Amino acid sequence: REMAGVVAILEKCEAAEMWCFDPAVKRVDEGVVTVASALPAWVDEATLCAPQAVVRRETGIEPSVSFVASRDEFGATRVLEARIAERLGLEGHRGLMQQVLYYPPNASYPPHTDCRFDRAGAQVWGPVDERAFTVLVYASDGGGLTVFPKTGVRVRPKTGRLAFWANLDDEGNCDPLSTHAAEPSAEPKIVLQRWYERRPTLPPPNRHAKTSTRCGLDEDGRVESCRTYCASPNAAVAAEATTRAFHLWELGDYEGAEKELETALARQPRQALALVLAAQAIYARGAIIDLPEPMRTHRCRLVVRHLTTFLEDNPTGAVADEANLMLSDLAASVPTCVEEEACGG
Ligand SMILES: O=C(O)CCC(=O)C(=O)O
Ligand SMILES: [Fe+2]
Repeated sequence: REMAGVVAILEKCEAAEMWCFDPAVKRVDEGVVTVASALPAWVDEATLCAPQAVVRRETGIEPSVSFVASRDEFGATRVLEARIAERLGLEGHRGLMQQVLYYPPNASYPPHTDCRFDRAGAQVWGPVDERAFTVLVYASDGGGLTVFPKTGVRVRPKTGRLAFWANLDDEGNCDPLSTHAAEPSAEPKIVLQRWYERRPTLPPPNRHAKTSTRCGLDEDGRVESCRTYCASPNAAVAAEATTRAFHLWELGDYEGAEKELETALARQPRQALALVLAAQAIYARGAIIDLPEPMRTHRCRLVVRHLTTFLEDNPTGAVADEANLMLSDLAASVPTCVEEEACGG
């Protein structure tokens, strides 16, 4: 049965936490999730990111497409995230960006691992948590299989089918057994992909706002496969504004940073990074207590609103701890701020 793998793993680990995915399992487990009814909006936007004709012409290679979205950008990403958390115990705030992968006919992706520290140079930092787990949810009934050449596992795309696996071994090193590839096929394929870390994480601004295509070479130096990355116009505006906010912040211009973050939040109201930076930009000025009323209460409530929204989506981790500290500090120093918020005022 399709569900067997998931059930077995959840039984092994009642709390259904990340630890359930013991790398010793050395197996890809399959499950089924309902792909959110909101999915079309997400996929529609992804079609903005058409593979670039120039790549095809110059390399003869059909690029696959990765449309990259933050977890708070589309209703579908939130619904899917909740299903995955429920089923697999992978909490949403441990996940990196979500991707819609689209493979036109004949597109493929060569064997690789998803580990970051596989890359040259990254080893000096030792094992990291990044991309500890990979979750795929297929959104098409055809297309190339996801294959694991070192274990012989082959997963056939089927709408709603979910495949997940650990990328790290017991020591937290990249596990070569997790090597996988997307086979070419005459049929197109759509699959939703998300990487998860072992610890809560705050993904950086969406750097795929500018469309780009990357190609990999085979052993003979020939182009083997290409992938075009892109993101939505909203993500582009939000990412640019957040990046500008970072620079202004570094210059000590908190007011300027706050303005940029407002722009980002107007496009992506629940974007974790922008929320916490906006709260800090106001808080960092340290002037809330010294403000005259009603400004003091107004500014304080704005910080509280940003932080509580952030904490709803990101309840644990180092940044959540900081957010909670800020909240209790504000509660102590500006009682009108937090008390009335708590009463819904
Ligand atoms: O499309 C697939 O089946 C796998 C994609 C993949 O491994 C990746 O994008 O890292
Ligand atoms: Fe991969």
